[in-house]
Amino acid sequence: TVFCSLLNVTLRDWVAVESDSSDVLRRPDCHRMMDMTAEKLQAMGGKVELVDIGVQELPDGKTVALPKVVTAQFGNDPSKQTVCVYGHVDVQPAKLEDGWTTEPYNLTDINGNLYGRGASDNKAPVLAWIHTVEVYQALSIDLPVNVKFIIEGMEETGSNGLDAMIVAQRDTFFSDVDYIIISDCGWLSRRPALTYGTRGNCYFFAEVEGPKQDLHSGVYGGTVIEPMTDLIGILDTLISPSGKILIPGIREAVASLSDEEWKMYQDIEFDIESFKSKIGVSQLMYSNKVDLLAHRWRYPTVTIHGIEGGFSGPGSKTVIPAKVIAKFSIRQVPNMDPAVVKKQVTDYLNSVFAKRKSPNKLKVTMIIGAKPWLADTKHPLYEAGKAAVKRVFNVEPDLIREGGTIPIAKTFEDVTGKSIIMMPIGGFDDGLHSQNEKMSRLQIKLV
Ligand SMILES: CC(C)C[C@H](N)C(=O)NCC(=O)O
Repeated sequence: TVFCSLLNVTLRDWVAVESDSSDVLRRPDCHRMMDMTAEKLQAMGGKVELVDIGVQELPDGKTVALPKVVTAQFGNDPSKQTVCVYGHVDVQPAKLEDGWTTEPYNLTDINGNLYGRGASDNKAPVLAWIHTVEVYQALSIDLPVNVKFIIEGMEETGSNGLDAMIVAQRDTFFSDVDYIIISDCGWLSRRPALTYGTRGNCYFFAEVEGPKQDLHSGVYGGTVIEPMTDLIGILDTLISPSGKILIPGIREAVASLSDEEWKMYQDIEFDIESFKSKIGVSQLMYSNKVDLLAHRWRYPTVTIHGIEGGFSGPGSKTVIPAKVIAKFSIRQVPNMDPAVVKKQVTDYLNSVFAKRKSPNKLKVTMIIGAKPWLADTKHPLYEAGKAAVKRVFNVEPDLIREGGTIPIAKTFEDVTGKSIIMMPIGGFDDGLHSQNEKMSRLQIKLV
């Protein structure tokens, strides 16, 4: 009961903040979100710091302050283990007109589902951990471990500035941390899960610039080599219709699927028909479970997200856009390396573009270079995780990987030398980054 009432109040307040880290105009909301997080932890008696991590450089050369990182500590008993919980309170963009059935920033409870942007990714999971500490306090029970929090506000756009902060605090904040827990992911099905891998993400802008301004397509069409035509032409060379990445060197770097992995995937509960119906498609890239899971989790993929500068509003503007910028990303996996991917993609697009003999200018930039992360499921942390899931849900968890990216996971491990466990709290159908994102009360045992 304590948990339920606390969560309801604060999750609503948190979801009400449009802490969209991808939009610099929303940066004041991101700062407010970090302040609210710090205030919450301070009110609970934590030793809290708001750590300044500097500025973000924008494509036009201007800079904007990054949201501060919140660190907090509850207990410093040297005879206890210290667990550090990582999470984020920034979100992806959301607008009612994108097709939401409720206001994205007004938490709405419909049949036990709490709808709102960031409800699952990652505000409720962060609060679940905060409230765990709060429940111990409310019931005057000593925490069995020291608990630290590190909560950031730039995860959705690559955790800008956080790597340097972790390096700087390796011998201070992180010196007594034994384990790191992350709940920024979801179950695969209705069965609880533990996550042991995430894909990395290399996010690119490809800009093609031509005439000095937009032109009338009737007056100038047929005379000008159009930037949009060039851009679509080069984008079409990234991936084949059957999902084969065409950039030389990418597929060669991927670790091969072992027999043991194949067997693990085979044993995982995953219903292809309900997956298809959940996302509303009649056909998938692959028709068997192992191929689908493998391509969701441990093979790279290319996604084209959108084109800035092209006409995209309602109506029928007849324009030749002078400058267009494609946004695409490559989810990468062991043993790919973002620095190598950057070179492979840039060289490839430049060579494809050169063959077009276009007078337009192409500029390729990689704005996120987040590494993949993979844990050893034989580590005692995973034994503890399995026991915890068994105790709460009375079933063995699935051991799964995540196709999405938690940019900081690999850095945590490399810099601090500590092990990580990912314990998903979100459900399989929470709609992260999509319309009608939700967190189910059932998922957090609030029924
Ligand atoms: C399911 C992901 C790991 C959740 C995470 N918060 C996220 O969305 N990261 C950014 C991404 O694009 O994967």
